Amino acid sequence: MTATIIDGKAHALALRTRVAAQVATFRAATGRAPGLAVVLVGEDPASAVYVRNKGKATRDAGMESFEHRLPADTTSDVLLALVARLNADPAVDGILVQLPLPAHIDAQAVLLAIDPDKDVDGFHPVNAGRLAIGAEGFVPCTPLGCLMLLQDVHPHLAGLEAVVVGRSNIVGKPMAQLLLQQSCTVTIVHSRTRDVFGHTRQADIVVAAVGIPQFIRGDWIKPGATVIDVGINRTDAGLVGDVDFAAAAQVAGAITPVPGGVGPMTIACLIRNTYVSACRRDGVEARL
Ligand SMILES: NC(=O)C1=CN([C@@H]2O[C@H](COP(=O)(O)OP(=O)(O)OC[C@H]3O[C@@H](n4cnc5c(N)ncnc54)[C@H](OP(=O)(O)O)[C@@H]3O)[C@@H](O)[C@H]2O)C=CC1
Ligand SMILES: Nc1nc(=O)c2c([nH]1)NC[C@@H]1CN(c3ccc(C(=O)N[C@@H](CCC(=O)O)C(=O)O)cc3)C=[N+]21
Repeated sequence: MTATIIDGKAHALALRTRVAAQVATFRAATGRAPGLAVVLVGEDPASAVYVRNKGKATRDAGMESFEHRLPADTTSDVLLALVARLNADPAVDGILVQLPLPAHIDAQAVLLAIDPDKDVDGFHPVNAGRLAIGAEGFVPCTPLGCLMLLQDVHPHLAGLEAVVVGRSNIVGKPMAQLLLQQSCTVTIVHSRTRDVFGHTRQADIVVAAVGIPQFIRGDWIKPGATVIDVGINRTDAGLVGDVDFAAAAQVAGAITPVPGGVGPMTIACLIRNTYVSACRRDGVEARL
């Protein structure tokens, strides 16, 4: 069997185009553009590329991008003061503080300082809690993008066996919450799991968010299963995912590539969340 390749780039472009059309309507109705503030501390080259791409995607959607670049030795107090200013700025609908932050800054304290109703990353504990109880909030962009790709393959997710590999607060845990909300039977495996492939081999859906290049082998996948590869690993061989793509594509029913899979969806979902935030803040209905 050869898997269908899930074209994340095309899905992301379609979502961004839909959002851009709705942003035009929003601007006509309210007389203002939705705004996203992105904060980058330090000069990590990969982070700088992401921030640039986010800014471009924001402007392409007809929204305003406010970019704040701070030196690597910025203190927590200075960063918290900037967050407070962005919380109070009516032109800002979404705030994203690019992670990772330098080690001398308490990242949790910074995430906690962001107004949950501007937290388009969905990283604030209030939004994690809202997701856990099924209340309206912001869902982290990467798992939300993964869910959208999955729903395209499986219009009915209910009852499917899903295994999420990884339990981080920004990918694995919210991914598991979303799949549970869709009535999948969800298993989370992690570095202390005794038999990772014993679990993945049973799964209709495998979401890999491990951070180890090509960790998931072809024979860990059940024939016909759907594989979502969240991994972004820079190696000598270039950008690779957490799945051995060539081998898994021989077994899976559908699989996301890296690059061109989940990554572009993350940015599209950030644009979506920012539009939704602007609608909520102005009391107009979000249409997507
Ligand atoms: N495409 C995108 O938009 C994004 C991609 N990423 C990428 O996704 C990947 C995961 O990111 P993130 O969740 O932040 O990473 P973390 O490092 O925070 O989490 C990795 C998880 O994998 C688990 N793990 C590590 N080793 C093993 C093992 N041998 N067997 C089973 N589980 C293991 C860890 O377990 P434990 O908890 O026990 O340590 C942990 O839960 C990375 O490659 C990252 O670059 C991340 C964000 C966005
Ligand atoms: N506050 C915060 N929010 C984030 O959402 C966040 C973050 N910090 N820190 C870093 C991670 C990582 N992340 C990616 C976004 C897009 C691609 C992406 O577009 N990837 C392209 C390839 C890009 C390339 O070539 O590097 C692709 O997979 O096709 C990847 C990874 C968001 N993150």
